[in-house]
Amino acid sequence: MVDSEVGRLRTVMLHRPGPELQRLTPRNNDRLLFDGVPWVARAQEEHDAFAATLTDRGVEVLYLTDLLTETLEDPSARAQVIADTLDSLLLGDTLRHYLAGALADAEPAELTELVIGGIRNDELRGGRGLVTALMQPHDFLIDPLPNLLFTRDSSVRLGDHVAITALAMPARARETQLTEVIWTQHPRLAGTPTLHGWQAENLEGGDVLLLAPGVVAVGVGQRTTPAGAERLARQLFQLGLARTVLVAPVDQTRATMHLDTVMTMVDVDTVVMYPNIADRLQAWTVTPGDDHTLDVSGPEPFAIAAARAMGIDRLKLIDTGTDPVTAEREQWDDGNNTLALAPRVAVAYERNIVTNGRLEAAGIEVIPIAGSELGSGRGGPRCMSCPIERDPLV
Ligand SMILES: NC(=[NH2+])NCCC[C@H](N)C(=O)O
Repeated sequence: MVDSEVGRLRTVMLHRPGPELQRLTPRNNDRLLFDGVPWVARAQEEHDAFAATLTDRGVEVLYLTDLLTETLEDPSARAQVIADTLDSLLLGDTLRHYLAGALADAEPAELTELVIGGIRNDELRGGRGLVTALMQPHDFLIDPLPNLLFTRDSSVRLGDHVAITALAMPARARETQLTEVIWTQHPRLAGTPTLHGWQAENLEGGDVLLLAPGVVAVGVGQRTTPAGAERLARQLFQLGLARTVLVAPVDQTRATMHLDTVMTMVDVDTVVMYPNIADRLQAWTVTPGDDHTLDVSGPEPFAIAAARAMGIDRLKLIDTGTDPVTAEREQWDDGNNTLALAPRVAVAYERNIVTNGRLEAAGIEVIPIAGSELGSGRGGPRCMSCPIERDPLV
């Protein structure tokens, strides 16, 4: 159960970057949404240190690959994952038929590695035909999933439910087929009621912010579409998981791909927000209308709409500096993308010295982590973690 962004974090799902990162080259990194070619061993060290920071604070860390491998012990889960993975229009029947057999023969751990790490044309041991002859040796038959690292995007816990999201970029679309099978078929997580789903309108977890129990903010921009936000709002109301949804348009740029690139929560009534947008972030307020309709009002300044919906006098914004250049550099390096372990305790990338200094001056305990390599995927502590259990705020 997760009803806020700040209740004491008990259990989290992480993904330790693996062979899929080794696939990045200067030729494919843009398409695969990385801003460079990371040093994989160092990225793993940084990630291990991040995980250790969490376990030292009493947080249980579950790894996505372990959960997936355990799920794939079950034949129906295996069949589903194989069918979803091979449902690409690039493969053709000859190759699809061969790969279906090869994947069916793989042990669960091997299958996990193949569906996450991908398969290149020159790695194939059979199934050769027109398609493989005409594709380049280095072309992927199954794309690797380097952005699985950002587990917040591919599923979001909302109360006792979980939203399986629908990722907008083709390079990430397959991720939620895997989170769906984990949340619905893993022995420990099965039975968690789900909403949304990967076939639905685009919605990414980085855009979903649980401002307070019953109040959910959704960013709409490069990733989450207006229609994705509308479907989520309707479902949250029907299931009694929210009474107000605030929809905030964010600039459609790489730097601000998700709401959590410009704002995260560090206390029950406090956010750290990118100063260059603090004055112009707007929100539409959505509440349930009669007969499954939605009442929509706005737009108005985000902080005002949020305070009203949350039932507080004022949403506190931590001022992270007035120098727009430093603010822009630190926003790019995920300075605003913090992960709260409890009210006023947040994990942040160590490199964002000014932002972290301001957080500390505002009474927030900052737990710094290294992210020189992890950061090349453009995601911080909040993007890299999918909270599974937090202590409730109410
Ligand atoms: N919640 C986030 N801000 N996630 C960051 C995702 C970064 C990833 N490379 C992408 O472009 O999709």
